[in-house]
Amino acid sequence: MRLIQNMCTIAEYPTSGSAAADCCGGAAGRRLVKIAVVGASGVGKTALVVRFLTKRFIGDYERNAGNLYTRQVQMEGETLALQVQDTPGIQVHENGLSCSEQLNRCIRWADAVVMVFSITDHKSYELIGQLHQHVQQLHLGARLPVVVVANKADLLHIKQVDPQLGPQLASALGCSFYEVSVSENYNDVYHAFHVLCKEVSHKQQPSGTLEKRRSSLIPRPKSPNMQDLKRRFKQALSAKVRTVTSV
Ligand SMILES: Nc1nc2c(ncn2[C@@H]2O[C@H](COP(=O)(O)OP(=O)(O)OP(=O)(O)O)[C@@H](O)[C@H]2O)c(=O)[nH]1
Repeated sequence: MRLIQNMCTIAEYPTSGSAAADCCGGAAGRRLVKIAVVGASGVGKTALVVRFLTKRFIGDYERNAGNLYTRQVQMEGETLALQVQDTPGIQVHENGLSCSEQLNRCIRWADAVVMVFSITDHKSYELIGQLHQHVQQLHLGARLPVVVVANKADLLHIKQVDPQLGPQLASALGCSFYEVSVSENYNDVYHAFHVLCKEVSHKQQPSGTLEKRRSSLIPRPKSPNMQDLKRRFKQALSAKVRTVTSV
């Protein structure tokens, strides 16, 4: 996947995907991949999205109200319109998740979700299981591609989450897992988005396209050679004539 620079626009919550795609200049008509980034407050969601889109780590942000970033990306020879929705941090209460209607709208809108926790915040890790269940419920059981990201890997000295817990949880949920340090490493961040984008892109391929590709690989039976057919017909005919005259 290759990010196409200078095509970024930021908008408030979208009402329609295509309208947002239009505003990134020439993206209309392209396939659209919509990714929502969710997780507890302060885990680094905004930092992660900004790092992915700009390769830069910016230390401090206003508390997030939910921005949508649109960008064109090159994926397997095709230019896709990628939309990444940053979301407000989820508050964890005693009796479970408390998701605002704004957040639920983002989750319903998305083709795929990045679930972020911080290795320095055990509660943010505990949230992931519930959040995953909530996301699948909002998508009425249709399996939505999800990647689990453990952030702040540079803060090992204050970690609260054992390193093996993240991969175990992700595998139990059937998701890919990435441990990243948004502040120190761009490549892992890029790979997490890349894997997700690819999964969505493959899921979106109309079955007809795959069928078409497959059928173009299967050799077609050759059409019968007319000259050959005529020759054989003549041979058969003359043999019959010979048999008749000899009787
Ligand atoms: N050390 C370190 N700090 C990070 C990292 N990623 C983010 N931070 C810091 O964590 C804090 C929270 O980052 P945000 O990106 O605002 O987190 P958020 O999840 O968007 O927070 P909300 O908007 O409240 O939901 C900021 O001070 C970031 O600089 C990281 O990988 N390492």
